Amino acid sequence: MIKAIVAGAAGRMGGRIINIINDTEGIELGAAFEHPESQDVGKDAGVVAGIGEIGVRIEDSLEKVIEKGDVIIDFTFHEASLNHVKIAAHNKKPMVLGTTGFSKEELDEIHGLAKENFPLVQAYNMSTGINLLYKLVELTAKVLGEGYDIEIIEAHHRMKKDAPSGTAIKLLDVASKAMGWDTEECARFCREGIIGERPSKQIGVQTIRGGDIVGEHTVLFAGIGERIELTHRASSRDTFAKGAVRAAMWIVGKEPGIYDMHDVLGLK
Ligand SMILES: NC(=O)C1=CN([C@@H]2O[C@H](COP(=O)(O)OP(=O)(O)OC[C@H]3O[C@@H](n4cnc5c(N)ncnc54)[C@H](OP(=O)(O)O)[C@@H]3O)[C@@H](O)[C@H]2O)C=CC1
Ligand SMILES: O=C(O)C1=N[C@H](C(=O)O)C[C@H](O)C1
Repeated sequence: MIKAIVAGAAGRMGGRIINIINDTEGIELGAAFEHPESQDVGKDAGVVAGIGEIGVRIEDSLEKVIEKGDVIIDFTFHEASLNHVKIAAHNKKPMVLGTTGFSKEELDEIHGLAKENFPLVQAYNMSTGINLLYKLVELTAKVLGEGYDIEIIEAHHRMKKDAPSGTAIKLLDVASKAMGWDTEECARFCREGIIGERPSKQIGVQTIRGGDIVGEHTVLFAGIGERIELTHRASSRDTFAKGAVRAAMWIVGKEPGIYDMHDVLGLK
């Protein structure tokens, strides 16, 4: 039986992950934690997640619970996750990291630590559908080529802290690489004023925030006389939580290094 440690246990994703662990054979909740100021510290993790008492108390740090699990699942905040990665590296503990909003420096540090010390599944989107979308975007960009303008549109709930979404950044990476373009040079994150004609070697990334939108991503290929729109809509966080739990069961026992959902889903 694999025991999971859930970071951010009282968060939107933390709660759904605890629900999915509870419904999945072969994995159980070993521990759960929040930050020390959280009003949920000391409460039963199952009660907070809406499944009733499970006898696992929400603790106030990863250090306190690191020995209680075989794998850490972290969907929190970039600064917190970086700290959790350092603890995982020190303890050689496998980790599934879903947090978004990292700076380039933070990402470099995370990847450096994982390469040497522990196996890490890192993915900005753990749904099966989005990981298929990456493949479809790569194929579409390669087939259509430069005559089609590429725009990425992402929409999320009003509580989301980072923009653009991690998934939009990954879609930009996939599309730019498929076109053979430098990702940073071709990215255009917002437009305003007299912007002039659109250059063809450009990928626009547009952000929408509102209400309770779970997560929507469209990659638009606009040509002359036709356009193709590839859209993924998540209507439940369980699609991400199921991916995270699957990744947690997969990563235990792997060699140190960086893995993604294509590894987990066997899409490589
Ligand atoms: N990869 C994927 O498939 C997905 C990724 N995400 C990403 O996951 C992250 C979390 O999203 P979401 O669940 O909606 O956000 P929430 O804010 O609902 O949850 C994050 C939780 O982590 C807690 N937290 C903050 N700091 C710490 C810390 N130091 N130690 C322990 N817990 C901490 C927060 O507490 P408090 O609220 O008190 O600050 C909160 O309860 C985001 O970066 C989001 O983009 C989301 C969905 C899918
Ligand atoms: O914050 C969210 O909610 C989500 N974040 C991820 C991202 O930034 O790509 C994935 C998903 O769309 C939900």
